[in-house]
Amino acid sequence: MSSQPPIAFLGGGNMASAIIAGLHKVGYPAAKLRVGEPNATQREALIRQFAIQGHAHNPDAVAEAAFVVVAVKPNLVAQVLRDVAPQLAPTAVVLSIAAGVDLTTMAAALPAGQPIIRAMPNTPALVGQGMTVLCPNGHVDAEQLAQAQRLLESVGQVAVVKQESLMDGVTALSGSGPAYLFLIAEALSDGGVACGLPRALADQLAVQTLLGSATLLRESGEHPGVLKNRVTSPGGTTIAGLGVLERQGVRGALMAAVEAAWNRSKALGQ
Ligand SMILES: NC(=O)C1=CN([C@@H]2O[C@H](COP(=O)(O)OP(=O)(O)OC[C@H]3O[C@@H](n4cnc5c(N)ncnc54)[C@H](OP(=O)(O)O)[C@@H]3O)[C@@H](O)[C@H]2O)C=CC1
Ligand SMILES: O=C(O)[C@@H]1CCC=N1
Repeated sequence: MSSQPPIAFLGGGNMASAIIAGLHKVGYPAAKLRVGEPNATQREALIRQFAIQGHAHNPDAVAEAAFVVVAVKPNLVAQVLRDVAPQLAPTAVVLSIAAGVDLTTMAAALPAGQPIIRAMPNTPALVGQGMTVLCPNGHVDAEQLAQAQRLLESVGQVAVVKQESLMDGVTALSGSGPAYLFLIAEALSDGGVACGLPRALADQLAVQTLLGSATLLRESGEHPGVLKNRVTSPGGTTIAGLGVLERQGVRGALMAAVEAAWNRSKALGQ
């Protein structure tokens, strides 16, 4: 990364820890990372693991930050922003990862003209395979947006959207998506165990099959249906399994899961 702006994380839970770990892995200087986290156990764990600075009070964490990553639960965002507002530099970019909390709500808690980005990352950032979508407000300049992109590209892929209403769908698909896929991995492994495979082997087969299939899908650029057809021999094993998945409505269930998460994201913003 060409420039390494100081970043303050407000909230050091699951998602913030995944991004901090991802940044740590790519050599982001610890001296440029701070966290505001009232939970002493969580704060001390981050300080110990990544040698970053930790603060019990959020205002102490943001003083010199160029980026302030807001990673608390959605219902706490407005209060946390009001608490840190007096300490924020006018050019500091507030980048919130909270599901459902919109740019207007955040702007109301901050000084007029503050650059704000609503972002939605996901936990594979921990291993450099995250997917983050950014939606900036009108006060984020081109260089600040490019800097935010570079920052999050160091832990995965980044897309930018201008239409904020898309962020609820993003949250439902890529934000929550890892949980759907972990559930599928767990279920595939259970299926293998039901067929008599030892658990460790079943786990290995499930993970590598998901990873290999995702890699093939991305690298081939082919439609998933085409790749599915290549696995499916006439009268063979795969069509027997696919028939069950279709009869049980797995395709519809996955679509309904994304729609339920979409509705929940919209509700969290109200
Ligand atoms: N987990 C995920 O995969 C993703 C989460 N997000 C978003 O990230 C945000 C955090 O989620 P997640 O990491 O899962 O949640 P966590 O509960 O793991 O993390 C939130 C952390 O914030 C701490 N906290 C509570 N109050 C404050 C405060 N006033 N100031 C600073 N920190 C505080 C919590 O401490 P304590 O536990 O003591 O309350 C906790 O450690 C949410 O808004 C969520 O929508 C977005 C994308 C993906
Ligand atoms: O479950 C949630 O609300 C958060 C947002 C996306 C992933 N986790």
